[in-house]
Amino acid sequence: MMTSIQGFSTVYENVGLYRFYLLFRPIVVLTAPETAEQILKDSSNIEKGCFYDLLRPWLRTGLLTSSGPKWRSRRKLLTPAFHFRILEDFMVIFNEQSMLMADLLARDCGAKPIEISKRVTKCTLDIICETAMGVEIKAQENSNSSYVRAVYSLGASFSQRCIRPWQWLSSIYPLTPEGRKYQKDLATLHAFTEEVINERKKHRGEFLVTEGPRTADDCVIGIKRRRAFLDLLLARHSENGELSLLDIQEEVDTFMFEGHDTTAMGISWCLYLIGQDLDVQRKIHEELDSVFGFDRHRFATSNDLSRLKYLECCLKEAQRLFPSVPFIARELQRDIHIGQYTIPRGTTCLVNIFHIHRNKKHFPNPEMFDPDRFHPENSVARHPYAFIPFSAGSRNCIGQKFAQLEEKVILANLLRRFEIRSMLPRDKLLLVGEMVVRSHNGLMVRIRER
Ligand code: HEM
Repeated sequence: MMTSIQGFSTVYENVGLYRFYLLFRPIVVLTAPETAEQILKDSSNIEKGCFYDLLRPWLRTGLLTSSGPKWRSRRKLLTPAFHFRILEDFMVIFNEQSMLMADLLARDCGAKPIEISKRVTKCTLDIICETAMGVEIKAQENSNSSYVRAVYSLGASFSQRCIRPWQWLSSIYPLTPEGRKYQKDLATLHAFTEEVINERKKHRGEFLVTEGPRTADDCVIGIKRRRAFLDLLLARHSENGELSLLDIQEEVDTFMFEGHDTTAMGISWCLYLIGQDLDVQRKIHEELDSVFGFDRHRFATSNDLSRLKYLECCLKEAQRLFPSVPFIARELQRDIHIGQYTIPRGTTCLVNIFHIHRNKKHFPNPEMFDPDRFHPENSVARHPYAFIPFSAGSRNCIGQKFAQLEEKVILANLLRRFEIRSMLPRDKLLLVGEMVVRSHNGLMVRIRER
């Protein structure tokens, strides 16, 4: 499906949109920054398309899948949880987990090639569990936990289901072997998050009684243990009952879903591309050495990160070529006019981020990995919707800053310590557009300590 959509997007590139039917449902694909802008900037178009219904059993109506007034009030309520001051506290977790990944890589690398995206995914899963729920699941050291297996398996089932319309009927799917497995994984996953929430709530209560800060924020900030997103949500729950425990669970599940595969693939693609271009890699090493000297183990600070300008360009260029989320969908709430076309209310529009990022007008020689495109002086005149890895408009990614910090810390901590060589050339990659863009034949790299 990914290949066909990309193929037609190239054919209709100049028009900026085209229509196809999925069963009897018309889908309009937007293939250019100018046409995507018309949909994304319109704040009345915040309803998600039919594909997101498949996520409802898992995420219920958390921020990603909710709509209308519920989405608006949740977005307002959750936005402060991503404030810079709060994200800053997560730096220590980003550092600890990426240093652990580096130690494990140093142990295993030798002459043997490594599939890098699996390693990175375990690291980002550890990070999201600790930051979202305050739980250490140690996926990097023990990927046999039933929770980790359920997360992987649900992700795979969802991707399969998206491209198999015959599995869409929610009354029939649970009766199929795939559907039964899906239900079992779902039960494991929900039981885990529910237990974590109850435990965390219990301890938070004990803390209030014994140590006594009285406002919700004081409580969260004053505690000795590390606070997680969950603590902020529980504070809302006990302060004024704005969020029920079930509301909290759907948001925690949403962060878990949105917040680890996306960052893992962002980092993995960046490492893959850097491993292909030794000139770029040399420049990154020079920049890292100028910031950290020869210290390979000191934790990266926000100040360090702000000095890693070239690394940031590389990360953006990798997100351009391999955006973690290749498509997003909107179901139109009113007719939209784009040039000579009217797209009627009720139509599902797919914004093809993968193709938009390859627009020749905005990115000449689009297949080339060229981080210099993102130097500020080369970016000023670019169309604001030409580069949209985190989507754009009012329904953009709430976790964007979290993701950018996490990705930069992990890349800085790995590349300070290692040289990396990618084994597969670009034309041998078998791309698949699942929930995120992956390489079906993996991202094999060789790693050597510097
Ligand atoms: C490189 C990493 C990431 C990328 C590329 C990414 C991309 C996106 C995109 C494209 C959307 C829009 C989805 C849509 O309209 O259907 C989105 C939404 C969202 N993302 Fe991210 N994301 C990333 C990381 C994260 C992280 C780390 C979190 C949480 C910790 C997160 C939480 C969310 C949530 C909750 C939404 C729904 C927002 C709403 O509808 O108001 N994302 N993300």
